[in-house]
Amino acid sequence: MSLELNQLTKKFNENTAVDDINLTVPTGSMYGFLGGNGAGKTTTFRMILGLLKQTEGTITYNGKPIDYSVTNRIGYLPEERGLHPKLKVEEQIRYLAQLKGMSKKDIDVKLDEWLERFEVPENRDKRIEKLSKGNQQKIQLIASIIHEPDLIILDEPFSGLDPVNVEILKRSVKELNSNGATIIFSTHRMEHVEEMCEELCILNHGAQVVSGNIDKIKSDFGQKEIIIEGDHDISFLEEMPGVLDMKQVRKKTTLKISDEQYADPIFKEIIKLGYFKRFQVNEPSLNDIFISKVGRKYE
Ligand SMILES: Nc1ncnc2c1ncn2[C@@H]1O[C@H](COP(=O)(O)OP(=O)(O)OP(=O)(O)O)[C@@H](O)[C@H]1O
Repeated sequence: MSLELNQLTKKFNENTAVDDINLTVPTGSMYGFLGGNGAGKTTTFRMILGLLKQTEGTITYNGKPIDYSVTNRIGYLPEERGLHPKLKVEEQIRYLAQLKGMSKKDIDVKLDEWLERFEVPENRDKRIEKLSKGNQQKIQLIASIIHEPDLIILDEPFSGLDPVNVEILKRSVKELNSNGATIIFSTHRMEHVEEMCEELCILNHGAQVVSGNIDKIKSDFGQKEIIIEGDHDISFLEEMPGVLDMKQVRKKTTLKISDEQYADPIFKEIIKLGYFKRFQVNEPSLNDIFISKVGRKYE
């Protein structure tokens, strides 16, 4: 059970916005699309949603082409926010929820629940244009998910929000996921993906840099980081096999090694010197992986 993109490509004249993407979004997962401006995230989402026709490739959901007539199974938060400024919050959500086939009774219950959860019940009778940008975003998110879809696609759900509201939205998105929805969201920020997702795809100029299960990507990558804390002089470690980089700040040393097998000989060397407070092997960061694949820092 999954959403699969195979050889998905979109060209706008000579500009290849999405370049041969191949990935699997497992049903029930939280999947992050990471990439800078113009990386191809929105274009990919629009193709998944049937709003744009791909130039090449296929998209299947649980083995079949997506049936867009069953729109109530999909929820979408578009990047360009599309609320009607003159409508009141309640009217706007009701209108969109009805389009998704919800009954009046269901809307009554869910509307109260979501306005409470997003801490905006006092905005119910306000016109959309009177709300702050962050609160408009919450209203649009409610409108995208109030019908409890199986597949939820959120284009930059956390952008433009203050840290408190980012946390409120993250909590709700995690809850929707733990209640069974498959969630795909895009972001520029690595830490959102590291914190929220089991799976990710990093896009760079339309091409997929890496995709799949984050823990597996990190363990397959090979490189590890070692943190050592103690009073002894260990600057000789820089010359040890497998050491790619070494940084020392006061009593803390951070080593980058090309493979975990190099950790053991390093450990054996330093314990000859005596007591150390810390010897810790960490997985690489997504940023380390990005640098190694693209040749520059992720920004
Ligand atoms: N309708 C369109 N016509 C022509 N070019 C387009 C169109 N939509 C997107 N593009 C181009 O496709 C590329 C990918 O854009 P896209 O909006 O998918 O990126 P994105 O990753 O969502 O970026 P952002 O984070 O800035 O929203 C860009 O070069 C963009 O200019």
